[in-house]
This record gives sequence, C-alpha cells and structure tokens, in this order.
Amino acid sequence: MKKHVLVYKKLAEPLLARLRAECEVTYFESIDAGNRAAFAAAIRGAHGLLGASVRLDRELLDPALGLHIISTISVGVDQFDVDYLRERGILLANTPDVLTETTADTIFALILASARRVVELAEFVKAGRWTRSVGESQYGVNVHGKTIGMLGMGRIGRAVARRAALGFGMQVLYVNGEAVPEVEAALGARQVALDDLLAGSDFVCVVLPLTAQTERMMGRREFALMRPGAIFINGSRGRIVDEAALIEALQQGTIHGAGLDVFEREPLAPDNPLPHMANVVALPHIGSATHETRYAMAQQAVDNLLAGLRGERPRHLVG
Ligand SMILES: NC(=O)c1ccc[n+]([C@@H]2O[C@H](COP(=O)([O-])OP(=O)(O)OC[C@H]3O[C@@H](n4cnc5c(N)ncnc54)[C@H](O)[C@@H]3O)[C@@H](O)[C@H]2O)c1
Ligand SMILES: O=C(O)[C@H](O)CO
Repeated sequence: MKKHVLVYKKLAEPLLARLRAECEVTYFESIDAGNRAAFAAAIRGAHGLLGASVRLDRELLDPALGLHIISTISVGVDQFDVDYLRERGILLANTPDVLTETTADTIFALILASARRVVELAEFVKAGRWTRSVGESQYGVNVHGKTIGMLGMGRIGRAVARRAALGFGMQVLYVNGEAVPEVEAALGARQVALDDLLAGSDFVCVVLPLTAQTERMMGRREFALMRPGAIFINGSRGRIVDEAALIEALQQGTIHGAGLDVFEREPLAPDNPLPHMANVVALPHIGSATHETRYAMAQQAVDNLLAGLRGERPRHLVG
C-alpha cells in the first residue's frame, strides 16, 4: 500500500510528480487560518510530512500515530521539538549545504547595503531628490579592510568568512561551538571570547542556530560592548536577539546600523520600528530565496522524505 504524504508548501510540479509516483499525496500550497483545521486533520493520517515555515508542535503531531518522517525544506530546525520527535521515533531531515553559498551571498549583501547605505540612497535617487552631489551626511563606511566578528563558524559562517577575508581583505574573529582550524589556517581567522569579539569587530554577524543556549544571546549588555561605529548583521534567526535591546541600541547610537534578514516575529508586526529606521536594512527572510537554491532545497527534501519512507536512512538526518 502506498504511504501517505502531506505536503504543506508550494512544490514544483516535477517534484510533486516524484512524490505521487510513490505515495498518496495531500497537497497544501501554504497553511493559513483558513485551512489550518483541514491541515491538522490531514496530519493524522500521514506517514510523511514535507514543507517549511510551519511550527509543528505536539498538539498537531500527537494524533499522527503513523508518522515516520518529517522532511523540512530548511536547514534550521528550531520550529520542531527535536527531543519530542526522537521520543516518538519520528525522523527529522533537513536541507543543509545546498543553501550555504546563497545565504552567505544574502548576508554579504546586507553587510554592503548597511555599510554603504545602498537602500536608503537608492530610494533618495528614485524620489528625484538627487539634485546636487552627495554631502558628508550621506557617506557610508568602508567594508574592505575592516574586522568582522562571526557568531557561528559553521557552514554559512565559513562561507561568509571566506568572502570577507579573501574578497574584502577583512580580519575575521569568531565564536563557535568548537575551534575551526581550517578557517584559521586558510583565512587567518581567530577564535575569541564573545566579549572580545563584540568589542573588537566593525561588523558583528550572527549565523548561529536558534537553540536554548543562543536564544536572546544578543541583548542590551552585548550591544553596549559593540563599537559605536559597528554594524550588526543577523542572517540566522530573529530570536537570537533581544529585539527591544537592538532597537534601543540603534535609536541611541550605541551601534551604527543593522542589516537584518530575520526578526523575532515574522512576518513583521505592523508596529515594528526596525524597517522604518534609516540605519537599518531589513529583508523579508530571503537568505536562501533564489530560484535555483529553493528548487535544490525542495529536491533534497523530497530525496530525504522518499528515502525515509522506503526504510532507508535519509542523507540529511537531524540528530
Ligand atoms: N536567513 C535565512 O534564510 C537562513 C538560511 C539558512 C540558514 N539560516 C540559519 O542559519 C543557521 C546556521 O546554519 P549553518 O548551516 O551554518 O549551521 P551549522 O550547524 O553548520 O553552523 C552553526 C554553528 O553554530 C555553532 N554554535 C551552535 N551553538 C552555539 C553556541 N551556543 N555558541 C557558539 N557557537 C554555537 C556550531 O558550533 C556551528 O559551527 C541555521 O540554523 C538557520 O537557523 C538562515
Ligand atoms: O533555515 C533555513 O533554511 C532558512 O531560514 C529558510 O527557512
């Protein structure tokens, strides 16, 4: 008998066809208030789930007695209770590696856009306000030759550090779960204590996973340790930052600016001041959002799911 798969994210037709060749597929392009009850009901009969950006908590998963595997189209797994899945014997697979370089590109775009005020000044031109040559009040700050402090030196951290050191002649400091001798040898990167990184960096760049240990790791104390001219970049998860403390640091000039792809609440609350601040470049969580990479992620997620349902070990198993 065919296994039952529930897809909860828009999937390209060739990938859906691969799933349909082997499984019974229930397909939701996205989940919202209107179809959430139907989604919850469909989970009950599923052997496999495939999708992204939906928090699948115990309440939703408890009734799914036949569930064998969840294949998320993301590298981050903070939307899952990994211990609960392990206790239930439900496999969790994700999509590392394939999005690393694309996400590093986005993070570097944030670094450049924040330092050189690209968005603000492009809007200035669009508004027809470029009537004479720019003055000092519109100058940015250099990126090349500066020091970048990486919070996280995993796959994406290394890809950002490589761009920084080899492309922009930057010095690299890092905080990570363990030392990474290859980036020290190849890029001259130095592992330092968190406080030394904050005090010694012109750019502080977060590429950590969201965990109990990293949640709100950047708070008022940490922003106060940063250089007044420093720029804060977050390309991983909003909840690693105490957003109220970040807003305060930006408003009070404790730090110079921020480039943010992720936020405490997504999509943004309408009253969130961050996207309206002149010294902030805010993006709508697009780290991996290119046609090529999102397709490759979905393909990897389908491979993981089908392997799990066939009783094989998925290539990208979490935990
Ligand atoms: N903005 C986006 O669209 C986007 C895209 C991809 C990934 N991400 C986020 O980026 C994160 C990192 O992805 P990755 O592939 O580089 O992961 P990774 O596992 O390769 O790297 C994470 C690094 O963080 C370190 N780390 C973990 N906890 C730590 C702690 N408490 N203190 C110090 N270091 C710690 C680990 O040692 C590891 O080297 C993902 O978990 C995801 O949340 C965001
Ligand atoms: O974790 C990830 O892969 C990105 O944040 C996309 O959701």
